[in-house]
Amino acid sequence: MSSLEEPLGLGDLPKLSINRLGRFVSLGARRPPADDDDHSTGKYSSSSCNNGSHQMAFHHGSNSSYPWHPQCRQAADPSRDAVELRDLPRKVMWELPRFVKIVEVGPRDGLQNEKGNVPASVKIQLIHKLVGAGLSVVEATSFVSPKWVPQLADAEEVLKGIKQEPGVRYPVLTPNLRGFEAAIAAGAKEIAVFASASESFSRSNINCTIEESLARYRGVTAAAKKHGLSIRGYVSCVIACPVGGATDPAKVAYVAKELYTMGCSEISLGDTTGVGTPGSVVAMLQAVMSFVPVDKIAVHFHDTYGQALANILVSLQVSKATVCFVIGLRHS
Ligand SMILES: CC(C)(COP(=O)([O-])OP(=O)([O-])OC[C@H]1O[C@@H](n2cnc3c(N)ncnc32)[C@H](O)[C@@H]1OP(=O)([O-])[O-])[C@@H](O)C(=O)NCCC(=O)NCCSC(=O)C[C@@](C)(O)CC(=O)[O-]
Repeated sequence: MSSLEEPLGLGDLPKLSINRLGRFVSLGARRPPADDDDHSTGKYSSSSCNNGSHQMAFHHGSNSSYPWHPQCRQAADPSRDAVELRDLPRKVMWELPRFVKIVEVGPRDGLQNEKGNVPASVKIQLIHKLVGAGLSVVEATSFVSPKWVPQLADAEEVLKGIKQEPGVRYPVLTPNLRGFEAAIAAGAKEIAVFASASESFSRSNINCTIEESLARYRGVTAAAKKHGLSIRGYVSCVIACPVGGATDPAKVAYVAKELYTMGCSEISLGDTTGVGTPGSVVAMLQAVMSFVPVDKIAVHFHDTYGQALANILVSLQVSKATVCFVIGLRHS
């Protein structure tokens, strides 16, 4: 039996002392000092600890020392407290959109980093399965130089091999006109161009400056519009660059605005190094939202330091952004 199928034995749980359990029960809750124990009634009396505007006290049954029940005592103004508590979910999950649009980028962004060679037939199968699972946008591959990304040298075979389902989008990355032409010859109906907010990353990723890349993408997007193709735009290093350090949000906003102006219908903001935190992400989104309509924004977080989910949550709260995901692949 695999470990996934095996139920977790209770004996495997870490041993928690009563004191540790008490701390576990609620944020800010703590066991009252031993002096407050009223052993005759089995209750802890008036001892309390502060938990925001509430007083927390512990009570337990007469004969057992478990479970502990944290009880909220009404503070001075009970009606105000009740309203605040009722408001809590709205405050914590404030303004979340009712639907989240997911762009699955695993077959491209995940597989471009694989050490071994993944056969085209397996990539095609993966894409079919992702679509079968209900995803309606699956980034299929990249028409980039095979010298730069040998893992995706089979882009034409993959795109031609996919059975494109109606209502599903299969964008592909195109770094230049050559890639664009190869993509439409293979049946692409949507492309993506990818720029960077960091000068050094732009040079190391696509061998040109930011301005040169934008000039190149103006040509690619003009050609795409002529063919009636949809266009996504990426901005990399929106929080920081592995070489250049922290990225100025104004620079991100500038590149995003240029991509939007040239016709990208969605701008995906990539935290390439995964160093973003909710604070830095909000500042960056604020800058971009001054130039790009909020419904055109997508986010793409690498989970290198375990911050991706927190960053996605805050992005949904702030901008209702589309979220790019890499399925089932460790992506750092
Ligand atoms: C942009 C270039 C092509 C410039 O590369 P270059 O070397 O400056 O360009 P070049 O024009 O001198 O071409 C070099 C060779 O590549 C060929 N070539 C040129 N273009 C193509 C093409 N389209 N398809 C196939 N072959 C091509 C070209 O013909 C030539 O071949 P040779 O004559 O030496 O035999 C190169 O740097 C490149 O392909 N870079 C792609 C890098 C890449 O794919 N990076 C990963 C994607 S970005 C990303 O992952 C970030 C993102 C989007 O996920 C968001 C985030 O997380 O931040």
